[in-house]
Amino acid sequence: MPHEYETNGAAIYEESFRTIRAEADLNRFDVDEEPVVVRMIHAAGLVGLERDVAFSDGMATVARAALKGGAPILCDAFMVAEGITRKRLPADNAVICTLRDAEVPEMAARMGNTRSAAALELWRPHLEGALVAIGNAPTALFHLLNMLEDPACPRPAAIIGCPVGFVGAAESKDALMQDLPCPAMIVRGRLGGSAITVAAVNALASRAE
Ligand SMILES: C/C1=C2N=C(/C=C3N=C(/C(C)=C4\N[C@@](C)([C@@H]5N=C1[C@](C)(CCC(=O)O)[C@H]5CC(=O)O)[C@@](C)(CC(=O)O)[C@@H]4CCC(=O)O)[C@@](C)(CC(=O)O)[C@@H]\3CCC(=O)O)C(C)(C)[C@@H]/2CCC(=O)O
Repeated sequence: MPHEYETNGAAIYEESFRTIRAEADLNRFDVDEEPVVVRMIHAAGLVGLERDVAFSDGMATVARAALKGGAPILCDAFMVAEGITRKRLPADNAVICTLRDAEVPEMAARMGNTRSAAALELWRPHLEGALVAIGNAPTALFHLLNMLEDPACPRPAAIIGCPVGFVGAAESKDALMQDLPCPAMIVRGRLGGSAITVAAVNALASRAE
């Protein structure tokens, strides 16, 4: 007997979002934040994630406005950059990941840091008013915070800080919310990752669902 299953993509999404809204506790999020958290839960398959999501005041509103105004999206990993649905972007926004630029391995060796962190040095010309999406590398988030300690460093409009893992992830996100060099959003602790981060970007780029 062939297996029977839902084959309509729109129906699958609708049922998923209905399930999430029925099961997750989303009351503390405002209208700009709630669809972002729903999509992050959807990407992770994890109701309960909402407990660890923190937005600084107005972050989602600022990030949406930046995207509408044409802000580039700066990504730490290609997994993040590739996941962004181009047709959702409101202003044909540039999506930039410098991780594989030819000079990055040599820069990393010189800096004594990871390639993920070194690649951010190449963001400087694009950083002013950008939406930053860090979904993989804790060292990238730490390095960005160190860059932004210099008042002469251009300021992004907003930062999605969701690096994942066991070494530096929780600490880099706590440091982001403490420094708060611009509006920011995180998932506290070890949780994070490219899929969750992409989901946040895609939700910020779209109308409410
Ligand atoms: C220590 C690193 C961690 N990577 C994690 C998880 C995942 N990384 C994947 C892949 C394919 C990539 N990770 C790199 C970014 C690579 N990962 C690292 C680094 C060694 C250091 C980063 C850091 O600690 O901040 C980093 C290399 C570097 O020098 O910067 C990647 C560039 C490695 C490579 O392929 O060259 C690559 C990124 C590819 C891209 O551009 O998209 C995984 C898919 C794991 C795998 O391949 O098995 C996975 C994806 C997770 C996600 O959702 O994004 C951690 C867990 C973040 C870990 C850091 C913390 C820890 O606890 O270990």
